[in-house]
Amino acid sequence: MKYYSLNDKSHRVSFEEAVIKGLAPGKALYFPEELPKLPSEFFDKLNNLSKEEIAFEAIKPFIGTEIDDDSLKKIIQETLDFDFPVVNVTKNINTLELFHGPTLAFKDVGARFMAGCLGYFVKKNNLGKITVLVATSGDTGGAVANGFLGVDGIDVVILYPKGKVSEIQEKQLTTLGQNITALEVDGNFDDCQDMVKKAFSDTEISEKCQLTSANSINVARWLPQMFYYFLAYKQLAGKDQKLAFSVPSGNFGNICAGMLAKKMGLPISHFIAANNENDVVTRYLNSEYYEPKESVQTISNAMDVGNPSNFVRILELFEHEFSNLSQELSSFSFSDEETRQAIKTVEKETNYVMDPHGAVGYLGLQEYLKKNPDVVGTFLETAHPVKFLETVEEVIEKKIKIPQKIKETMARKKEVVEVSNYKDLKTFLLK
Ligand SMILES: Cc1ncc(COP(=O)(O)O)c(C=O)c1O
Ligand SMILES: N[C@@H](CCOP(=O)(O)O)C(=O)O
Repeated sequence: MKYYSLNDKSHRVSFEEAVIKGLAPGKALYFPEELPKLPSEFFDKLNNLSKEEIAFEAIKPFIGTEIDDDSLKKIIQETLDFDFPVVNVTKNINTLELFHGPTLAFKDVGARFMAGCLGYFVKKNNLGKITVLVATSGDTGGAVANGFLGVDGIDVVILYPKGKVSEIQEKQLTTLGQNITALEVDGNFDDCQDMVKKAFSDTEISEKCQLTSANSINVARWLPQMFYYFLAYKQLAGKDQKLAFSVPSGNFGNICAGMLAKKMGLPISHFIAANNENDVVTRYLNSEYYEPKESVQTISNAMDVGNPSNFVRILELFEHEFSNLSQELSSFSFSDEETRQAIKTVEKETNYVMDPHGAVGYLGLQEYLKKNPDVVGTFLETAHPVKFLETVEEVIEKKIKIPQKIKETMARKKEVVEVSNYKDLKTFLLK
């Protein structure tokens, strides 16, 4: 499979090149040149396939022979060695829990898969030292740090917005040492992401080091995020119902992977992009006018993104046809107050504790189901509530049990390099 640049369709690269480069020239994203259709036999036998077999069938067309089957199976096995349960919350609302991995957020899937692929290419082709640059609004940083820790030939540099991530998220990305360095940026997530993209087109930097990205702009981070939509479908199928997924969205890599799974044949009737007050996509679907805005700080901080990188991939999936896209995607935006109220009510009525991101997903689904009561809805619980301890405990007025691994992370010492602007980042990378 080749990947083309969304800025220039004639610029085409292999999977390996797309992974190693991260971004196409001119800060553009790579996109697969074909959207493979999975055969109907695959869906017929889905119930009898393991999660690793399902993931292998789904990702194989995107990789072709660039990674041999045994190595790809091993990468998948290491990526998916935790559970992805669908849990019933209320009568027609389920949640897909994506927080059973090592850093308690859905990012573990993409981060581990990408670390496996990059590690494979570095070793196979003697690529020399690679520097992985990543911007985070909260969870990507911790997952990438964990996924790449100790991987030979790879250094990781994480940019995060100072004072705008939760305490646990910060400890997860600033305390591991070894090949992981955290840069604390005086700015917001969009500033961090802009600096990362700028570094890619800086020839002084590219002459000195091989850079790639571990944000979902990198195809090896983005594509595996489709795995758990198949795994959820396996658990929900057979009920002969229309299925909708509500995805709490920030940089739009997660929902875009689900929409790709649908294009490959996964029978999902509708997607809901649930936003906090950073509502560029909600506004777009209401007005057909795409207008990024400076991000605002919310209690679902990992979704505080003003200019989501992956939305352009969603537009490409629909060949930029607004009317087709708006039939398959709805979007709603919610305030912190509404989010708090949802966490409180659901806990009171069902004992289920949602994190602020999952709660935005729950609200989006609830809104959609008002006009579509015949649909079975699932919202993605994208992080464990313990990652937002202060907010959640204050809202439910109860203590949450802290897992032992989080206690150990909290006890570690934060180590960061402070960065105020792009010049500081450049100096750091050239050092
Ligand atoms: C807990 C959580 N929920 C939702 C999101 C938004 O996901 P995406 O950026 O793929 O839209 C993030 C960050 O990516 C996150 O960490
Ligand atoms: N919400 C993310 C922002 C970056 O998203 P990514 O999927 O493009 O890495 C975070 O938690 O950092």
